[in-house]
Amino acid sequence: MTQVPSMSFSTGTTAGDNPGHSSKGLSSVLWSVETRLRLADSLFINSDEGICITDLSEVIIDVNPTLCALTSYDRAELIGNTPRIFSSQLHDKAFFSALWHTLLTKGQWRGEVWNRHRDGSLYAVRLNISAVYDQNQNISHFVGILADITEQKLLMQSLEKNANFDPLTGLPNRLLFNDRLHLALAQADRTSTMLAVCFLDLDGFKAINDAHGHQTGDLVLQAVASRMASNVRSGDTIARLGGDEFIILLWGLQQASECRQMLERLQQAICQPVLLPRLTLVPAVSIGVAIYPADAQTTEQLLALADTAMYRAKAAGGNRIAYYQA
Ligand SMILES: Nc1nc2c(ncn2[C@@H]2O[C@H](COP(=O)(O)OP(=O)(O)OP(=O)(O)O)[C@@H](O)[C@H]2O)c(=O)[nH]1
Repeated sequence: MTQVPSMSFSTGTTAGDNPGHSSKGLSSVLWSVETRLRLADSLFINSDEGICITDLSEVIIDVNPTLCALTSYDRAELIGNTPRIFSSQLHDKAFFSALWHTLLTKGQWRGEVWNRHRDGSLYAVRLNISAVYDQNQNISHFVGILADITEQKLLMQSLEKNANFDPLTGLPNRLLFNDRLHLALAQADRTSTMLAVCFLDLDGFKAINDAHGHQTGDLVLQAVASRMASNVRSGDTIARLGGDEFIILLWGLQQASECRQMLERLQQAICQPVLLPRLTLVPAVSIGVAIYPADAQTTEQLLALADTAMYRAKAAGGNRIAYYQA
């Protein structure tokens, strides 16, 4: 497009040579075609958005300077290549099949795509691809317009993470846990399986803070969180509710007794000594368990019953597992 010759629509004749047109009329037609080409050229060169033009077989025939800056490739490298050079491999076949289906049937596709720079780093673009048609209404070219939205995407991701995850341990927070619990109940109904909601509260944690400081308390919380994460199955959810309170959701149980072994192993793992610089601390944890659907029918009831069971474990001396009993 940068090579669009601004006078290419001129016939080589002068306005006065053509008896069919008044001199003023033809020159205004030529002027308007020329002006439009100049404007298009200026838009292409100066656009804040990257522009990539390919032929029908997706071979790149031109790109604007913004596209080169955005993708980190030179114009000469891109011409003759295909947009696959930008691929991040993060989108699957189904994504591209849907893209092509829309583009070929509707003549346009808009969406967000993660691409990769030459150095392998990722960037996100809002991409608008349009098909260009020839006089016979056959597609002759595709024009892709790319706007860099990496900063917005990263900001959104960080906001989502802050809204759903506990910053100290990296575990899901109460909000995300509640979402997962609702999903888990529906899944349990569909698959006729059970699930266990397990409330965990460290014993004597305040004393750790008081004796060794808040920072040491934080290290213990992080160690406990990491032990929990490595001692449940990959699909199970662990969340930190706040302070020294955690909750675990064990899905897909065929029998209520299935979670006993898992929880005993988990409790043993949590209660291993935490080795800190010049200090070793041994955590203790009380765990209360409620089973769906045997003990309760709603998420609120399940959480309340698991909490009740946990207080029973504390009342019985702590560092133990209590199952809700009606
Ligand atoms: N280090 C640290 N401490 C926290 C954090 N959030 C809350 N706490 C402290 O955690 C403690 C929790 O209180 P409790 O549950 O009563 O402590 P506890 O000694 O374990 O009490 P029991 O559960 O009855 O054994 C309080 O002292 C809070 O100030 C945190 O993010 N980091």
